[in-house]
Amino acid sequence: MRILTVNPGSSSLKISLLEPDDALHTRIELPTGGADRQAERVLAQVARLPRPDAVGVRFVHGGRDHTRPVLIDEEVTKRLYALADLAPLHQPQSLYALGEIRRALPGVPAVACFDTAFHADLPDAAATYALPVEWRERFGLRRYGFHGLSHAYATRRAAELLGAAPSGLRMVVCHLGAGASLAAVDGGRSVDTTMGFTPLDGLVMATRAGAIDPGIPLWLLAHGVPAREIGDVLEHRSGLRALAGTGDMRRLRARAASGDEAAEAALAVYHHRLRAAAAAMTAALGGLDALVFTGGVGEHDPDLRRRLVAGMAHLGAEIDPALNAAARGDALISPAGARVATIVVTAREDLEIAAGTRSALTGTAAP
Ligand SMILES: Nc1ncnc2c1ncn2[C@@H]1O[C@H](COP(=O)(O)OP(=O)(O)O)[C@@H](O)[C@H]1O
Ligand SMILES: CC(=O)OP(=O)(O)O
Ligand SMILES: [Mg+2]
Repeated sequence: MRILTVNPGSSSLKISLLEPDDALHTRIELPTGGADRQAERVLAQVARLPRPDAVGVRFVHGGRDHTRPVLIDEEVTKRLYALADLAPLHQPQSLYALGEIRRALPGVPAVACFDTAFHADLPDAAATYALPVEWRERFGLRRYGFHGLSHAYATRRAAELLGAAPSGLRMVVCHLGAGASLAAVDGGRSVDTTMGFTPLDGLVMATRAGAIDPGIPLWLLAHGVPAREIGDVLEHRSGLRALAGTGDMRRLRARAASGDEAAEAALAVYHHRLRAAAAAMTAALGGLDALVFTGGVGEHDPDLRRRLVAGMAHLGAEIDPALNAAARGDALISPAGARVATIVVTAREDLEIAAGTRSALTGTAAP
């Protein structure tokens, strides 16, 4: 089956057309953020590409109902709308893209593939919030975890590069893009992750603060800051953007290199949290065989990789500076014989979406 994949991220819209053998026919990437007109034009363009047999759309949140890819019918669409406010940077964009694609490609079946699916079997101890059971049941409060399409692909690909089966490996997968999360993956299964009920939790991100004391929004509410403003700040005006004026890691790097102190300080905060979270993931695994970097920042920022690996030296992580600097595409960057293998994997959520789409339509299990 030829599959069109649609991946709306918080800073980009990525579209791929994949041939039946997964060869990439076309790839379109568009920065997002108030550029709906442009998104509309790009999405309309897909009508001029060779007609796909199916469309796969990334939805970050599947809620309680969806833990595997699902053919989108009216019923499913309703449920996806109901989940929109759980991921305001993503879910509305996915629904918008779905609508435009349906208009451009009438009659082509569409499948929703979920970030949350990879984490659906988190152990109870990792998934459970210590909150009243009435709340947990009524509102579905639990750790869902996100970036699962990327974590799943990176897990498989890293094992492949190591010539090992995922079943024998304890990995920490670092998906570092505009949004960022870590997954502790034991034998191919997610056993802990830094994002929670929503994609606001965990690491410092481009425009999100990551984990903060839940007392902060409560205190702000009590002091007259409207809920809407709190939400807007936490989604759009926090993270690296709040600390240094830009959420774009490339720009931040350039500023830090030219001596900008706010940029340096922002990177220090980012790294502090990243290192602590990586250690927490390792603790959940009881040890570490492989550290995997993926996502726009993870793939392209050798200094960030060097700093995190240095922070994990006590666990046996080591980096080969030449391999790290030269890494393009998928690469092993630890020295031969290192106790922990460190690997860079190009994020291919499109391949994961295509596999999920085919499996939903043919009733076979996804890889
Ligand atoms: N060479 C680079 N060095 C550092 N960061 C980079 C580089 N290239 C891209 N990035 C960063 O990757 C991020 C985008 O990652 P991506 O995974 O595409 O995001 P998303 O899918 O969340 O929209 C941006 O912050 C961008 O600055
Ligand atoms: C879940 C999430 O934050 O995704 P992205 O990194 O694509 O914005
Ligand atoms: Mg992304």
